[in-house]
Amino acid sequence: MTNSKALRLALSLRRQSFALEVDLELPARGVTVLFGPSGSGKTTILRCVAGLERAQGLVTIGDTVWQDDAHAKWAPTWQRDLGYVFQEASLFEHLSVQANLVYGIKRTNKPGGEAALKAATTLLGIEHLADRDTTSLSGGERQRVAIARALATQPKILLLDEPLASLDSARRQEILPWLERLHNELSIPVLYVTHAMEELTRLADHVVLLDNGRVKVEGSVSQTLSDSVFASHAGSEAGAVLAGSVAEHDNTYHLTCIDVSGARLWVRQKELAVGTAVRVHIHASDVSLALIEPRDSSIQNKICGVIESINDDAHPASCLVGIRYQDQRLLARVTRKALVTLGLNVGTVVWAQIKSVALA
Ligand SMILES: Nc1ncnc2c1ncn2[C@@H]1O[C@H](COP(=O)(O)OP(=O)(O)OP(=O)(O)O)[C@@H](O)[C@H]1O
Repeated sequence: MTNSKALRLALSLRRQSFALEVDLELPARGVTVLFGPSGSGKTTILRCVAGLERAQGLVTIGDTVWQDDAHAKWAPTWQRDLGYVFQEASLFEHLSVQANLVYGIKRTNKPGGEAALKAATTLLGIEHLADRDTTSLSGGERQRVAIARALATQPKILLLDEPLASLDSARRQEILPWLERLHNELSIPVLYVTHAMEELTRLADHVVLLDNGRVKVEGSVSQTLSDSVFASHAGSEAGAVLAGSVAEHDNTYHLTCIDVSGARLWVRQKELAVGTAVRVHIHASDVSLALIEPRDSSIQNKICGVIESINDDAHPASCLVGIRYQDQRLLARVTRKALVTLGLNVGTVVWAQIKSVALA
């Protein structure tokens, strides 16, 4: 097994009206988002990894084997070195934040506990909450404490099951920047279950789309989002995630320029240093296509590329057009009528005009 594919999950499980059948090799680090409709098996996968549920198959992280039915190997949950955070943070209400955090490291009794605790509290930005009573925390703060407590135990994997689902939109916005740090700064894999596209575009390095217990699409976030099967699942939220870096700021117009493989996209000004790596999220519905470079348009962001795919959309009036330029891929939702009128086909060179670009 290569180091970049260190998490192996081959799981087969039958319930009365549900069957899970997955065989995945996932990256050794970074955030893998398990995405898919309700009942598709996301939580079941986490529970199988944690040993809370018994599927048939294999669960290994690097050289550590937690389950291998071919060799009659099964580690119970308490022997699995993992952090698990649920939708509702389960903190000890009678203990302070600090006591909750210390409880986690005492239980594992590993060397380096103090340093791991410090690193986890810094990563989640909760140093100032140490003396607080857990009952006085906001929902977002509780989740940050719960994640820090899990990380302080130095687990081999972090499992997050819809950690933001019980928070309102304002609290979600507050916690997302902290979670974004997980994908750069952790050296362990994170399995993250969510229904929310915003969490996927901001947090995922890798994506697994599940449907009815099976893997429909799997790959890096940019590959997955521009995949036609994923796009049809995402419906009105279909779009693409592109990797770029901050190129310059325009202080006169309060804009920031992002270089995306040579294309320059302007977004509302952000306080980010030139050179910072960022990702941009572009909804397919915000992209229109033209055969020649649009010059007299209020839409400033444009990219020239080649049509790589044309797929059906949920409604027969429109279709999803995949456009490749350099190593990046964009998705445009255009009407069938426009497709025919402009004579667009796979291989046609087009200008994509982008109405709105969001830093993901
Ligand atoms: N303890 C259980 N006993 C029987 N069936 C179960 C049990 N837990 C889950 N299921 C069923 O297994 C299937 C997969 O459930 P699971 O919770 O893994 O889905 P999910 O993708 O996480 O859904 P959601 O997004 O709604 O949380 C569903 O059909 C669910 O009803």
